[in-house]
Amino acid sequence: MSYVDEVIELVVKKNPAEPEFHQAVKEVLDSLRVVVEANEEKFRRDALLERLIEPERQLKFRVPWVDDNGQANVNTGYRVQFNSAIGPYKGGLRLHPSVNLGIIKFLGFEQIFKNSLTGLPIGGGKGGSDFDPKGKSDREIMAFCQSFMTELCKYIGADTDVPAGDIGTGAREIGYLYGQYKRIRGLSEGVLTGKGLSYGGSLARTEATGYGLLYLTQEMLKLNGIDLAGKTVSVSGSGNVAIYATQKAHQLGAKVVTVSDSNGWIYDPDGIDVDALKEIKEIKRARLTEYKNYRPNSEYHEGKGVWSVKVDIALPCATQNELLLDDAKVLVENGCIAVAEGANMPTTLEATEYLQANGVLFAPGKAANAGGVATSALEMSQNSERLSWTFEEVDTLLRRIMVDICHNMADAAERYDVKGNYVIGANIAGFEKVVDAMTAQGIV
Ligand SMILES: NC(=O)C1=CN([C@@H]2O[C@H](COP(=O)(O)OP(=O)(O)OC[C@H]3O[C@@H](n4cnc5c(N)ncnc54)[C@H](O)[C@@H]3O)[C@@H](O)[C@H]2O)C=CC1
Ligand SMILES: O=C(O)CCC(=O)C(=O)O
Repeated sequence: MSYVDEVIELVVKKNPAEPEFHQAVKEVLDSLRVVVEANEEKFRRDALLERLIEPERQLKFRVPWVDDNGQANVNTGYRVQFNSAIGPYKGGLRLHPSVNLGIIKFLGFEQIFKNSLTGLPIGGGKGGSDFDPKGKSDREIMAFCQSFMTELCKYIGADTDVPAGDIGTGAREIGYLYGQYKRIRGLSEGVLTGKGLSYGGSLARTEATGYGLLYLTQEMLKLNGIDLAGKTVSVSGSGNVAIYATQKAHQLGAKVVTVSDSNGWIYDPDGIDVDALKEIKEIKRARLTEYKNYRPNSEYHEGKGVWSVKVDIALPCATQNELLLDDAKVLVENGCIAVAEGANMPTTLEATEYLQANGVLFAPGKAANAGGVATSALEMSQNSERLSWTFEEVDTLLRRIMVDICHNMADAAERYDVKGNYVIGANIAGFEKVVDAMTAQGIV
């Protein structure tokens, strides 16, 4: 059996009941076969892949909090500090009822290679809780965040582990988490990113993941002689990534005609109204059913369906495994030319393979959505030098980073004779730097 297959088998055996983690490891290791085979003896002796798939540390803790009725509740908190070869652990905190250890591990594993691809000195980590922020009052959110940070603050710091937002964790949650960290540890430092602008946040971090997704998509199309302007786009999700992806797509001359949430989806033939979307989602924290009040010409549909709309480009920006094989078939049938992942692992392995086999340009999340974490690293730099950069300075750097990522993944694919396969290219480009750093630092 090959070394890669042995390690894939080991992951399943050692981590039963963690299907998302198995999926992420399989996708990465499968695509690294050619690199691993070329270095098999050394990698085996150093147990390189075994060390790569084993988190350096994983924390699981109780998060008790009291709701507005005086009832005590208990959630589970997680932080997986996966790999610090390149720099301090870096990655978001997900608050969603579906969160479990396997999901946090898949996200943390992906984060290692994504962070490597940014070219910035950040290692991989991820955390979160099965707490559901939906329908909670501000006071309940604060109570949860303070309790979560009371435990987490023992293990993080500006030079060790720097969490940020993810699904369910936005500016409000980061504020409460930061306040509690400072209260307990007495440190005003860049221990979290995605902070408010009044206390050390970076301009353009809010927009960064969505904007970065479009910068990379535009460059990928350009490499293939295609112009983004004039294209029709479907976006899934309606949170942070989806909103700013839609905004940037419009600024670059494309037209986004769909968004969705966990209950349903919108089709707006005139193009999604970003101001309306922001008001519904960021201010009112309401459901997408409200959108029709702003845009009478739009349609609201219950359930899933964004991938059934005929578009040139699809941008999944909601959650993992939301674009399945059947969706891929419909996209291909409708003439879709590109898919770029704003979310983490939104496309299943079979769907990815089908899209690629049918000539659809495919940018994997670890490259396409790396603009968020890259800008977080820029926030860390600003915090360290106690300065704030302008929006234009940060946005210019973000754009350059995304263009570089695009070229690096394309070049790596070409070097290994799989031109145009950006999944393999991104994994190899991310992996090479991690291997180099791990090897230089000995067996640790
Ligand atoms: N916020 C960031 O900077 C980054 C986020 N990501 C990824 O992007 C994706 C979206 O994250 P955000 O926009 O930050 O979160 P968010 O909480 O702002 O929005 C999440 C969106 O996805 C939808 N959603 C969540 N779970 C769902 C489910 N089970 N079924 C259908 N829809 C669901 C929600 O309705 C919402 O529209 C996630 O995969 C996240 O890991 C990736 C890189 C950075
Ligand atoms: O900005 C960060 O550190 C978090 C970004 C993140 O969680 C992600 O890239 O999935």
